[in-house]
Amino acid sequence: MQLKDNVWIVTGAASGMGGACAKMIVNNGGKVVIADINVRKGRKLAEELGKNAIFLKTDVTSEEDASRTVEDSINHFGKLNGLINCAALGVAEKILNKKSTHSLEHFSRVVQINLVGTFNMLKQVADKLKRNEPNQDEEQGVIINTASVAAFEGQIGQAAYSASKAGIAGLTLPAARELARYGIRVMTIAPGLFETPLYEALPESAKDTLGGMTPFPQRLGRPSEYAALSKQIIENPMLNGETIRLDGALRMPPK
Ligand SMILES: C[C@H](O)CC(=O)SCCNC(=O)CCNC(=O)[C@H](O)C(C)(C)COP(=O)(O)OP(=O)(O)OC[C@H]1O[C@@H](n2cnc3c(N)ncnc32)[C@H](O)[C@@H]1OP(=O)(O)O
Ligand SMILES: NC(=O)c1ccc[n+]([C@@H]2O[C@H](COP(=O)([O-])OP(=O)(O)OC[C@H]3O[C@@H](n4cnc5c(N)ncnc54)[C@H](O)[C@@H]3O)[C@@H](O)[C@H]2O)c1
Repeated sequence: MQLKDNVWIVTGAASGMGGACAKMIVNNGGKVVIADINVRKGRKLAEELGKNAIFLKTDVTSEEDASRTVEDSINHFGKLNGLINCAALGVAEKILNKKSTHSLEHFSRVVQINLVGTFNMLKQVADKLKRNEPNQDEEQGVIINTASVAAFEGQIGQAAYSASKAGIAGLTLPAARELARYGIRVMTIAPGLFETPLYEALPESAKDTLGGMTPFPQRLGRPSEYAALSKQIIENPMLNGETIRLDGALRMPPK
């Protein structure tokens, strides 16, 4: 599917990799809805990007917010062609601590935002994409989710985050299989370590050990590199139902 003149919702786009995707879409002639809970940063980016971008305050865990954002996106830009799910949150907490066990509230919150929020947006966007006219490749829409290498080799202290991201990887194939009849592709990107505010929020000890661990290139990934893969996924009709690692060959150790 082409980016030009098409409309995309990007969740978590007020920051990091979602923000880079919003820029990539506008730079390629597309239109973007920045869907995030961070009003200040979301509005600022939308202003920066001009008339082909709008900010809509959206909590991805809310069915009401997701539904309103999807409707408002179509009302504003006249159509919708896809979704990039980037909104997420991480916690670093062990299952067993000296005096307590992992907070169930923290575990549920991470799964709720990362996994349930991804599914909430996916189902509501897919419900609109299925009504689109197929393009010359028979496509009606593209959905990209974001997992993490932690879906496959989560470290100690990442039980909640890794479980949520593994859930996203697991969701990818059944969603792609079911939505195939509507010409909707579903793909997931599993990033390694990327230079964003989320990475900055990791515990210092984790940053110290992980910082130089990516074999090549030996640096943190750039959000623009995530956006470049999203562009390829959108434009290449054969990419479907797969989770692609984007990690410079990083394999995280247990701790
Ligand atoms: C964000 C993107 O998606 C990409 C990523 O995912 S980046 C990777 C991010 N990684 C993280 O965030 C790591 C999260 N975890 C942590 O930061 C820390 O584990 C934590 C803050 C939750 C806990 O740290 P801390 O309390 O210092 O525990 P830590 O020192 O690791 O270990 C404590 C105990 O576990 C034990 N332990 C550690 N590793 C162990 C192992 N492999 N086997 C058995 N025991 C182990 C230690 O012996 C120690 O025991 P003791 O305290 O009784 O002597
Ligand atoms: N940075 C990394 O190293 C790294 C590695 C692997 C995977 N990831 C994943 O990449 C994606 C983007 O991460 P990032 O590094 O750009 O993070 P980031 O913290 O820069 O951006 C995340 C955005 O999500 C928004 N958000 C949080 N909760 C929300 C909610 N309930 N509703 C709507 N928006 C919400 C935040 O306001 C923020 O703008 C995430 O899914 C993250 O788990 C990041």
